[in-house]
Amino acid sequence: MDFFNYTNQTLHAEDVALSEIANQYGTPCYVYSRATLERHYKAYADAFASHPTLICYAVKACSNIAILNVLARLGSGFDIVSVGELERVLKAGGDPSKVMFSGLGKQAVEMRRALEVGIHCFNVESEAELYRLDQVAGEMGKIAPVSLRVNPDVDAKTHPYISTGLKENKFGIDIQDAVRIYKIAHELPNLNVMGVDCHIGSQLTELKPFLDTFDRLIGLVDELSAEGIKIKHLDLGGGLGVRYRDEVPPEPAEYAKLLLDKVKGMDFQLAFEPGRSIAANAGVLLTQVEFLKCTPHKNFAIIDGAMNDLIRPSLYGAWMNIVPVSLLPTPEGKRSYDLVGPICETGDFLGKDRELDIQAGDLLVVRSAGAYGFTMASNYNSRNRAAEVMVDGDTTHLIRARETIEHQIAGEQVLPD
Ligand SMILES: Cc1ncc(COP(=O)(O)O)c(C=O)c1O
Ligand SMILES: N[C@@H](CCCC[NH3+])C(=O)O
Repeated sequence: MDFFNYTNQTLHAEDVALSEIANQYGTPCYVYSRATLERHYKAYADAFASHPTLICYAVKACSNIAILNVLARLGSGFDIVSVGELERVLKAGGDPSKVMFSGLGKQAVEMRRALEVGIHCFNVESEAELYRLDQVAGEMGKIAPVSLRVNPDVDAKTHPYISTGLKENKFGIDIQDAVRIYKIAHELPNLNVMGVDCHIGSQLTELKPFLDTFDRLIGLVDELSAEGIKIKHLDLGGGLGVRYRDEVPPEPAEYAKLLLDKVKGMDFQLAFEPGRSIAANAGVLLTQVEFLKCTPHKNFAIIDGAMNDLIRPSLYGAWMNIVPVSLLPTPEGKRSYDLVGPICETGDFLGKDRELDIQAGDLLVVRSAGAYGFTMASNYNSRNRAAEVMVDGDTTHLIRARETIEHQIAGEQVLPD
């Protein structure tokens, strides 16, 4: 079931026409569907209901506090990679005892705050980080719960920029070296070894790499057990892909079916850190055509959304589906367009060679933009970041006001005379 549908030739988010949202809040604008977010979270929670499982939504995918709050109300935990994301989770009413702290460069100040609020676990990515965490915890008179993020050397078969589980990647601890480092963690006085963690990459469209990873990690869990180190949870990270074009990624239920078969009789908790599979298809970027520029070589639709709003096409060459809000024919007729933003970069495009029947002033929607959309937005060319709107049935909520130039320059200062 999709909550973005055409009714009366006009694309709606749940029960609200996107044209109404553009009128009320302007463009470019991110629009999220609450029902979709909830459905995606529940797909995980229901699929793994028969085994103790902690679903920690990866905040980096879409970190607006309204999004986090919707998920927190369903009981979601959160995977964070910075103290900024932690503060967002707390502000959104998230439960710190369900927070996993990932990331390979945690600062002492970030560790301190996470210990202060009592997070579930630190996913530690190097030996040096273990020593820092032990020291910070010791200074605070606390015991830090830790997992090691293990790099299992499994090919996630995804874009090289978002593949993270190969031994040449910067992430995690080489599985060959893991037992040695676990023993150190076990000996350090201010650490409590809780689990094994991994995250092999993003936008995976097959289950096999996850299952291979699980098998390797179970081998490690057994080795650790022989050393007297008992694991309480096994965190398989995020990474389940979504459909942008014609991919057929597995559903959480298929993932669960295969994994739950494997964990039968095992007494540790499972954990996951899904980002994209919860947020991507719950959001769209709404943008308006400023001008059409048709030349003998190429037709351009110059739109008010740009690479600073949504960088995935420019950064990864990602293909994102772009559709008109209105299906009514225009005097221009159907043509092939490159959809380009106003930024001074040739790489500033959201789509290329798209057959569309559009005219200046029309609204377009970039589908599947809820994950790694707004969170990767910037102020390049001093553009204000877009507004964010959440639709809930027939109601809209402005969950982040469009930035203003005052927001942008707050904190800047000219030199004194
Ligand atoms: C450590 C970690 N966990 C979870 C995620 C979320 O991944 P995804 O959005 O592919 O589910 C990421 C991003 O790839 C990550 O780096
Ligand atoms: N930002 C990436 C995914 C990286 C995931 C972060 N670990 C994307 O848009 O596809």
